[in-house]
Amino acid sequence: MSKLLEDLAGHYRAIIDGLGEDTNREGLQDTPMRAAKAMQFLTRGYQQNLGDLVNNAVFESAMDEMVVVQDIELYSMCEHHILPFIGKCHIAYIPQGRVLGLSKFARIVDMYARRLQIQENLTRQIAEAVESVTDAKGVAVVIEARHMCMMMRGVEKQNSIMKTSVMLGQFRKSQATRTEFLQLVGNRG
Ligand SMILES: Nc1nc2c(ncn2[C@@H]2O[C@H](COP(=O)(O)OP(=O)(O)OP(=O)(O)O)[C@@H](O)[C@H]2O)c(=O)[nH]1
Ligand SMILES: [Zn+2]
Repeated sequence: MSKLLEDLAGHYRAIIDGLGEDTNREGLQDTPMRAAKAMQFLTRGYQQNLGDLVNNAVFESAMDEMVVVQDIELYSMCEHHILPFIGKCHIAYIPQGRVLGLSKFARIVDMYARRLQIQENLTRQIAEAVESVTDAKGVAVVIEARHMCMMMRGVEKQNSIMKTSVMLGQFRKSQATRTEFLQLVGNRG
């Protein structure tokens, strides 16, 4: 068992104790370690880096039209309350000589989502990562998510969705390109 995990479990034990619960009762005995492992999983993006993740899965291609990968599931944790926000991410890019392996878009989303985040920064980090590994003419990222900190507590709004977008290169310069992308990801049944 790693020192990090032991420490984290100790902190969870203190939290459970602080809630007035009995950490020795049967149902809670293994909870500090379980919770520590779960939290380590939910923030495993800190252990990853872009180079290893892409693993050279960038291929030469003459493709120079918009490529869209949409509805990538996203699970992240808000940095204000350490509560989940959950939604979908849509990514588009316009290659210029190099395309990225399809699975790598989802891996990039996960690497940044599995950290403590705010949605705006997450959106930008994904866009800049795709731009840096593909050297694309343009990159667009949209995230639509529901925040548990707004649903389970605080203002307790169950239906509000936060939408963020970051447009780089051609998507920023050209209204037509932006519109084409937004129509593609917006018009879904
Ligand atoms: N912009 C942005 N805000 C977020 C995100 N996640 C959570 N928040 C907001 O961060 C803010 C923190 O505000 P505070 O007033 O310091 O915290 P609070 O008292 O817990 O706020 P309430 O949620 O209004 O009860 C809240 O308005 C949250 O809704 C995010 O991804 N992006
Ligand atoms: Zn929050």
